[in-house]
Amino acid sequence: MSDFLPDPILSVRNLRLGVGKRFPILHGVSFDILPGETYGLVGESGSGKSVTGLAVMGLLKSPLTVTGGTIHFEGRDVLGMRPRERRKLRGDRIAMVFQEPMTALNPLVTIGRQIAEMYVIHRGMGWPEARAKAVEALESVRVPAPEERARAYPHQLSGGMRQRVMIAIALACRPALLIADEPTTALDVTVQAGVLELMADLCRAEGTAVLLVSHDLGVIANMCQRVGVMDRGRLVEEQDTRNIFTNPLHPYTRGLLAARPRLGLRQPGERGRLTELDEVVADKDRGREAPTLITPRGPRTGVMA
Ligand SMILES: Nc1ncnc2c1ncn2[C@@H]1O[C@H](COP(=O)(O)OP(=O)(O)OP(=O)(O)O)[C@@H](O)[C@H]1O
Repeated sequence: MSDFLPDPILSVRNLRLGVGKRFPILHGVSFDILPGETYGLVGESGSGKSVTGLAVMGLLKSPLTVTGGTIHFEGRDVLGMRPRERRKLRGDRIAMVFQEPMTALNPLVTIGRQIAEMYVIHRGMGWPEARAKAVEALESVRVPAPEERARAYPHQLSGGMRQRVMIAIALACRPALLIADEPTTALDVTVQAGVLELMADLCRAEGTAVLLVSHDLGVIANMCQRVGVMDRGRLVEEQDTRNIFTNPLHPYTRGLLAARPRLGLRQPGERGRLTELDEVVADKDRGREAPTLITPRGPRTGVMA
């Protein structure tokens, strides 16, 4: 990294995942996230965004495993850690918000208790103090009537409120890195912006870095300083977010931008339809053969310097 930049908080190098070596899924992905930075991973469904986040979190599901590469978090080799150490890191220094809060929340436990658990497990607080902190945490994610809501079960809240609860749980221990995997995709469009804005405000206030996984370029544009574009298990381009819209370098990125639904472009009476990605980016241009990352300084093959 340059002398003028702080050390990255997360450094992923040549990460390979697969079902054994014979069925590769990630083909050597490398990127850094700086402290306090929001970094977006964007790409089509199945390109490998979620599994990248899960690998950092140590939550890959069998039969998928890491087959090569390294992940360093705050300078420590995460893949070399013992399971106990890794669990300690999770929820404390690295936290995650998933797409569908109902799958992450326990339906049988009140939300106040689920938040309080974080303070008990990671901060060693007693339950009365942890419960009071849980109400404060609900207040911080702008859940109305937090005392009352703390006694509610997940199914008694709306989707937007549940995602706010997930954000409260994730940020309870003031992690240095939040991994947010399509955090608003399952929500009504009307509440998506509010939840994203809340997440961004809280992370900015605490200096929390964010790895934001999204297929939505609009979300990435609003939230991220830098973006990595993934295609079929490879990071094919990395740029400052503002440049990716004005000067996309990789044909796949140009295809993603061209395939975006845009309002108001169709003339009255014109039949028109949305462009599909495969129509605008040829197979040979998708970097299937060459694992080349394009950056504003030119292409780099294999491990990033
Ligand atoms: N546990 C698993 N075992 C085997 N293959 C898996 C497993 N989890 C994910 N995959 C495969 O890994 C590839 C990447 O999946 P991933 O979920 O990361 O894609 P994505 O870019 O996040 O897309 P989406 O937005 O649809 O989730 C896909 O081909 C998927 O089928």
